[in-house]
Amino acid sequence: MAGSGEESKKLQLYSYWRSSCAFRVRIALNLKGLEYEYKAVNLLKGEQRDPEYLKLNPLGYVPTLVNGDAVIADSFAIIMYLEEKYPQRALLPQDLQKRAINYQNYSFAQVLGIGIHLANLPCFPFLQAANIVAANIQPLQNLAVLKYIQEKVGPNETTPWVQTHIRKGFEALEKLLKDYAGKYATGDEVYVADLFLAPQIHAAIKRFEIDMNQFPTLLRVYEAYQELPAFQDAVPEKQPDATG
Ligand SMILES: N[C@@H](CCC(=O)N[C@@H](CS)C(=O)NCC(=O)O)C(=O)O
Repeated sequence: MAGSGEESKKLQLYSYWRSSCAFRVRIALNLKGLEYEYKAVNLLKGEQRDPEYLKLNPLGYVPTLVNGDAVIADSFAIIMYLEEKYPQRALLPQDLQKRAINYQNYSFAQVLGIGIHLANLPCFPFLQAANIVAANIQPLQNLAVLKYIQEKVGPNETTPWVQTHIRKGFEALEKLLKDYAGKYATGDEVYVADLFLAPQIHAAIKRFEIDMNQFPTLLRVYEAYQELPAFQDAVPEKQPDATG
């Protein structure tokens, strides 16, 4: 029966310690105070392509959230699911008009299949910032993409490739957020944009050697995340499957 036992079972998060997409969801779970069982999927060993795992996540990616009979296989969808189901510690602004503008921006970009053109849209940044990370930076640094570049272009080409796309995305984010940022990306409250920015900046610094001094707004909000336990408990290095 759909939904049976959902409330009595612990949430399960299929995750990989270094996955920035899973990192977003770990922050959301921590902010909302939700306990979960950590199910490690080793991306380097190809466990994301295991037939049993593909039944949960047909694209073979992490994260996947399982809540009883509910299976959600995309970080953004998971965060929106958590937001609806567990409204405590809201991740979107309460003002419905602001939310509507957020969704308008997000769906417009999705329909066109492109990143959002900053100049053409109402400049409301919550989902716009999340979408720049989710659509225009992270997919270009995915393991499958890097493996392809390594094999087809050359073994030393992956880092410059990732750096180029992180810098391009961060330049857009810097312009977008400089007028909105407060202590955090879109003001003095943590919202969904922060859940996407923190893992991407973390990866930029720790893995891809990006000099964040070029991006003062992003650097400032990243420093503010260092004080938040929900963010710090979610960092890759603290996960049970972390290796290095
Ligand atoms: N849109 C998906 C993207 C998921 C994704 O790209 N996950 C990466 C880790 S951050 C992955 O599992 N990569 C495995 C691979 O490339 O084989 C989401 O936001 O959850």
